[in-house]
Amino acid sequence: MAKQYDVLFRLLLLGDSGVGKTCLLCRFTDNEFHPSHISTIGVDFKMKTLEIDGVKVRIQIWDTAGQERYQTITKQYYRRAQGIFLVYDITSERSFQHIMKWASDVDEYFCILIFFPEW
Ligand SMILES: Nc1nc2c(ncn2[C@@H]2O[C@H](COP(=O)(O)OP(=O)(O)OP(=O)(O)O)[C@@H](O)[C@H]2O)c(=O)[nH]1
Repeated sequence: MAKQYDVLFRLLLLGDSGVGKTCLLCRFTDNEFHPSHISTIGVDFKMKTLEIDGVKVRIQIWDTAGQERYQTITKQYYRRAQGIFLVYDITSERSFQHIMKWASDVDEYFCILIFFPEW
């Protein structure tokens, strides 16, 4: 059976509950939008394979719960990620201010941050 991809990247979505992490992921992987907010429990993931300059790149994106109560679970995924998106709601200043908190949590585990400016 032919190999389905050449390289694999594991990326993580972090940010407050309700900022739109799951929606962002659904749009990217399935080009769908679901208006209801069903809070992620723990961690979920979706994958997408892109072909870039003849290289099949599989992107595995982990969607974490923004709710505080799941943070013991979600922090376990920080180390395994090769990139992290810090997501905020452009209509919520509070969620933007919390980006600093998310970044400092990540800082303990991870050295490169990908800052996601707006959606
Ligand atoms: N207006 C608008 N609403 C959006 C957009 N993206 C997401 N939403 C709404 O924001 C709400 C929360 O979206 P989710 O993607 O479930 O949020 P989340 O960050 O995954 O939340 P948790 O799983 O609790 O961490 C939903 O009601 C969405 O419909 C957007 O681009 N525009």
